Amino acid sequence: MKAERLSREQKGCAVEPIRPRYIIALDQGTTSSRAVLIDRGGTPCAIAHNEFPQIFPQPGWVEHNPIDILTSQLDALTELLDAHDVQPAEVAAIGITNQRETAIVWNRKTGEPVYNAIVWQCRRTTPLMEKLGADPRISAMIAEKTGLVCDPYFSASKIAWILDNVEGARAAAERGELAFGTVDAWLVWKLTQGAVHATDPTNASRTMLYNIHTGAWDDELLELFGIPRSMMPEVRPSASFFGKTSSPGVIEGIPIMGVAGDQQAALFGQGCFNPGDAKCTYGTGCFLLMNTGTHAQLSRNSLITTVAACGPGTSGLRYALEGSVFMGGALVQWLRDELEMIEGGEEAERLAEEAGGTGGVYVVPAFTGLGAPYWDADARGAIFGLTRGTTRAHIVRACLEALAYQVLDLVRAMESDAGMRLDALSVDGGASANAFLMQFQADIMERTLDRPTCRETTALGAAFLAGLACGFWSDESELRALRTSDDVFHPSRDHQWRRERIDGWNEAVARVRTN
Ligand SMILES: Nc1ncnc2c1ncn2[C@@H]1O[C@H](COP(=O)(O)OP(=O)(O)O)[C@@H](O)[C@H]1O
Ligand SMILES: O=P(O)(O)OC[C@H](O)CO
Repeated sequence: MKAERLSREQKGCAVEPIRPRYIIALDQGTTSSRAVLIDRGGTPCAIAHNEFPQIFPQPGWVEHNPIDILTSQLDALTELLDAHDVQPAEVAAIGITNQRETAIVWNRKTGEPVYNAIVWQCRRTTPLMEKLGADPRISAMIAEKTGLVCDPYFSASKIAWILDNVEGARAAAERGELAFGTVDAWLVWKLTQGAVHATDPTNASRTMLYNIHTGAWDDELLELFGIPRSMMPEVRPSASFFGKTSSPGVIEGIPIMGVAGDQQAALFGQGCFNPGDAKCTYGTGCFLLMNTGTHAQLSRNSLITTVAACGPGTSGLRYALEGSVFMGGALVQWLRDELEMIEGGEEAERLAEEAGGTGGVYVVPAFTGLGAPYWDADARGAIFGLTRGTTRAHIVRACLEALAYQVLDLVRAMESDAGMRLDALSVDGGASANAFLMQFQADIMERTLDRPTCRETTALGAAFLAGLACGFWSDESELRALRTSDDVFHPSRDHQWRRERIDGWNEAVARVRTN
């Protein structure tokens, strides 16, 4: 027995270096920060997560405190390592993935943010973006260079707002004292103690300041928004070395080898490596992305062209078409927290099944305007078709159906742009757990949905990028083999069933639109 307790060294054996067993993914989302431990089999062995406060200073405004973002993320990392007794030598690398577009401006010397993070959902810069959008020359130039539409969703107008509204910010920026970053760059900066100011092309492509064809910050766009070039981070490939952790109180010396915006990370984590592969994430919002390979396909249907993540050593950029729905799972949270109609998603699923239908009710969740393909920032939400017989269950079901109708609109726009039919759609995100929603989605779209066993696809994508960059995994075919399906939802309704429901939805959307 005693001998068993001797170390290999004591027994006279050569000491073998500990072989790294894990990649850690830091998944900094809109409502929570997660740290996920992922093994060679692509299995998330352990997860720690922390929610952090949402700040709503005025109707339509959304902010986060950048220090809350940081501490919730670092605490999750520490909790993960402590709870599972992971040694630094067992971790090959860290991959970071993040809520995108959210803009943070900080002082380079002190590392202090000059203002709260202005979150992607925030609509405060609607007037500026409407003004730019009304000029056809400017909106065409923006679309051509960035693949984006004139909307307050993207970072540029948020940075401009900070420079124009925080006392002394513009002068400090012009003196080169301020740095801008999306959340990935903020975390990299903090994790490396201010040694590295860098982002990746997937995040850069969400700022409206990055030319997605040349792969560089664009002077004409920087000038249009009045943003000094000195504020901008260096852009490094998504699967490459970003720096080593050296932040006090955090595991030291781990290389950060992967960075990608959360939706592009999920596309990668779903194994959508080839043109035509598509996924939809049902989180706070819903995000549909289709890989278009080396082709930066511009949309005729108001979708976005975005940079997709790719493995190390890929020459040139890879692209995706994207459509986003602002109110996805957030609609279920609204039912729970504001209307107090349900306890949570599971009850929503049960009620929707029990209701058997919506009794003619449609919910259009344009709480912060309508995203793709409508881009109507002024539209507001509505419930139609109420009668004396309408029940709580009808309204709950209509909310879940609204998620599916919004994704249907995106799929149609995407298929029209791509000139092809999506045979199957990979799904993930919190609300993909809802079997009613998934089946209704398959029925209304008449497409098969494939839900993977590992639903932490965002974290998995960041881990895959970091793992490929450091040689933990060898190539994409090895990663593809790690994916297994948990459930497949096949369409089971006829044309008439779909037509009636889609007509009702189209009519309801038409009634809230202002553009
Ligand atoms: N069973 C369910 N049915 C419907 N919605 C759900 C269910 N479970 C979770 N959700 C929704 O999923 C969202 C959380 O998903 P998640 O992928 O963690 O989001 P995010 O990364 O945007 O924070 C919440 O908005 C929640 O309301
Ligand atoms: O934090 P999520 O998962 O809701 O994703 C937010 C998106 O990146 C916004 O574009």
